[in-house]
Amino acid sequence: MQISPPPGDPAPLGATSEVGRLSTVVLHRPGAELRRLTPRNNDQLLFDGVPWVARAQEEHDAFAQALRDRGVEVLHLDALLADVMALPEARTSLIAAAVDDPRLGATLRHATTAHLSGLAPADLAATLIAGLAHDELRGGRGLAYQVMERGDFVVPPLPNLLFTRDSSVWVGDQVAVTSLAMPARHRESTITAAVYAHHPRFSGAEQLYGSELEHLEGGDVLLLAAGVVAVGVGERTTPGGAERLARRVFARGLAHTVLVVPIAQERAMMHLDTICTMVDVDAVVMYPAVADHLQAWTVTAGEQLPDDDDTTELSVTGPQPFLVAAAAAMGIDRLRVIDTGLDPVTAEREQWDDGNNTLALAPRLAVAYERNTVTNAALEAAGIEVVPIAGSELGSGRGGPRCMSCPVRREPL
Ligand SMILES: NC(=[NH2+])NCCC[C@H](N)C(=O)O
Repeated sequence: MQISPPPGDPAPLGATSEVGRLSTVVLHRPGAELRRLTPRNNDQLLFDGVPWVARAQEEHDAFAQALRDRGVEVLHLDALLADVMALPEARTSLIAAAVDDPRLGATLRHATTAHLSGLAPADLAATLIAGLAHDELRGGRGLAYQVMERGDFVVPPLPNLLFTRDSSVWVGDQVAVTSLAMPARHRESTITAAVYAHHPRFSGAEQLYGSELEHLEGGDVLLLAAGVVAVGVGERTTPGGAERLARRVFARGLAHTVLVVPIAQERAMMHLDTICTMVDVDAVVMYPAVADHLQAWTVTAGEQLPDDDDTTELSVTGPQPFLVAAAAAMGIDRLRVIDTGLDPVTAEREQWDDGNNTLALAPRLAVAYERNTVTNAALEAAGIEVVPIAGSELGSGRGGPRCMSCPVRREPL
């Protein structure tokens, strides 16, 4: 076991805010899966370029170290996965997910299953993440295998596993394994599901959602305050996903209000956390071009039928301006807004480079990409201490410090 449970009686897992002191986080250090990116496949694999992998790893190591320096325990997803790949049940389900692809056909599916089943736990974990190229499958057979291009993948790689925010999200003491919208990311949540179900670090954690349900991605989920959850709906999370999550958090007593926030269906704003993240109990950094138009539907619980998560009546009001709805739900006078950039062009550039995508380590202490100098200066001027990290290569997948982290334990405020 690479990652053992902490000794004694540790603080419970979970998070009720975006800004409570961060104590444990799951990251994924990018590896061989990033070396799979080429100019021919990068669009489909959701990267805007072909990263320099060694530099991306250096940047990621510095990110992890910056967190550790501030007392955060960093867990690595590949190590958690390698641990659970020693367990027959977890192996079987992830191998099945890896070959559940109509491109393969029965013969190649069999050969691939046999190959994966023969791998030692750490090798299987590595292969599930990096994928399996045509020429790496010795003993490949079948029509599909013969016709397949040499550069193609029998099992496609998962370069976006780097963005651990999206494949699971904790709401209170329960974890939602999400349902990722883009085909290139679908398999990621089979990995998080196996880790949460089988790893002793998470034993007893109740699962709130599932990869088979309506699309929902963690980057769209913001814990505005204890009991108040904002869910962006757009390119990734669907209104149906927000509805299902709302019913479940109400039924389980994890929240009293869910704000459903429509966002533009475009790459620059794929998740709510690309335009808005929290940096204090009552402050957000936000893209000014949308700050005033963003609307929210306020969803609260109506009658709940006993023993069923999915039948709670929902009461829906709105829409009204997001900032107004958020302050009302949070029980504060006003949500303070710090702008990305100063002028519209700088704002657009810094939004694109994840200037909005900060990771709070505590109230008024946030990790941000160093390149977004204007936004970071605005944060400092507003009393937010910025922990700057390099992200020239990491950012080529369009994700910042928040996207690259899944908080599993934050202290309550
Ligand atoms: N929470 C986030 N904003 N995640 C960013 C994910 C970026 C990734 N390349 C994708 O397109 O899915």
